[in-house]
Amino acid sequence: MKNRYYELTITLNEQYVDLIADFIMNIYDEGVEFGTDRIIIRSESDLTFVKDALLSLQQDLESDIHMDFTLKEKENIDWIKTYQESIQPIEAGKFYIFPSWHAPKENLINIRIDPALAFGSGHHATTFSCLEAISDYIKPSDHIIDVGCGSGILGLACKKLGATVELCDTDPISVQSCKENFRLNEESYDKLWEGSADKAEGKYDVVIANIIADVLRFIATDLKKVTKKDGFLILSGILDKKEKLVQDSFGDLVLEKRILKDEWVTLIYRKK
Ligand SMILES: C[S@@+](CC[C@H](N)C(=O)[O-])C[C@H]1O[C@@H](n2cnc3c(N)ncnc32)[C@H](O)[C@@H]1O
Repeated sequence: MKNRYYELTITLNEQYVDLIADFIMNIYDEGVEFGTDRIIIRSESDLTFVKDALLSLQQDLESDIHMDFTLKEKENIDWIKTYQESIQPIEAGKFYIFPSWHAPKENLINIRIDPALAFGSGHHATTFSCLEAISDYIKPSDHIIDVGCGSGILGLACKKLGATVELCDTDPISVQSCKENFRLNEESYDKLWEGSADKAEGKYDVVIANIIADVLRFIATDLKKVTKKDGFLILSGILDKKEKLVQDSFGDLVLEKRILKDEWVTLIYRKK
C-alpha cells in the first residue's frame, strides 16, 4: 500500500452524470463513486489522465456539458494496521493476553486471543478480575467448569495452570469461538457443550461464571449444586448496584473475597 492516493472529483449537471460515468468506466473502472451531481474517483495512481480525457471529450462534444475538476493528493490510512494497533495486549495476574499480531511475553503465561464475536478478550474489567482470581485460586489438581465461557479465555487460563477444564455457553457462536481459541493456543479442553451448568455431569473444585447478575441469580441453584464441598465459586459480571441481589442469592456460602474494578464486582465464595 502506498502512503498517498489521488482523489479526482468531477462536479457536473445531474442530467450528464450517467453519460460521463459510462465514459469514465471505459477508461478506468476502479474506485469510482457516483453522487447526484458528482463523480469521485480514487486511486493510488495519478488520475491526471482521466481529467485530460474528460477535457478532450468536452471539446469534442462541443456541447454545454460543464464539468469542474478537483484533483487532490491525500494521505492513505492503513485501516487494518490502525485497527490492530488499537488492540493492545494486557497483563492480568499471571497471564499475558495478546492478539496474534503481537509477540508473546517471557515470564508470564501467554494466552493468544484474537478479537472476534464472542466476549472475552481480557480487556473488560470482569474478565480481568476473573483472571486475577484464577491466578490466586486455581491449582493443577483442580477440576473446574467455566460457565458462560465466551471466547474460552478463563477456561484456557485454568488449563494453562494444569487444571482439568470443562466449559459451556448458551451461545453457539461462543462455543465455536472457544474451540478455535483452544486450537490457537494448542490446548485441549476436557468437555465443551452448548448450554449451561444444569447439563454438567460432575462436581467441580472451582466453578467460574462471568455472566450478568440477573443470570447468576437465575442459575444460582445449578452453580451451587455442581460445586464440591469446600470448593470455590468465582462469580463476575456483577454491576455494583446489583451486588446486593447476588449476595442474597449466594448468602448460604462463605464470601472469601470481593474484587471491585471500575463499577464491576467479582465475588469469590467457598461452599461450606
Ligand atoms: C460476559 S460473557 C463472559 C465470557 C468469558 N467467560 C469472559 O470472562 O470474558 C458471558 C457469557 O455467558 C453466556 N451466557 C449467558 N447466559 C448464560 C447461561 N445461562 N448459561 C451459560 N452461559 C450463558 C453468554 O453467551 C456469554 O458468552
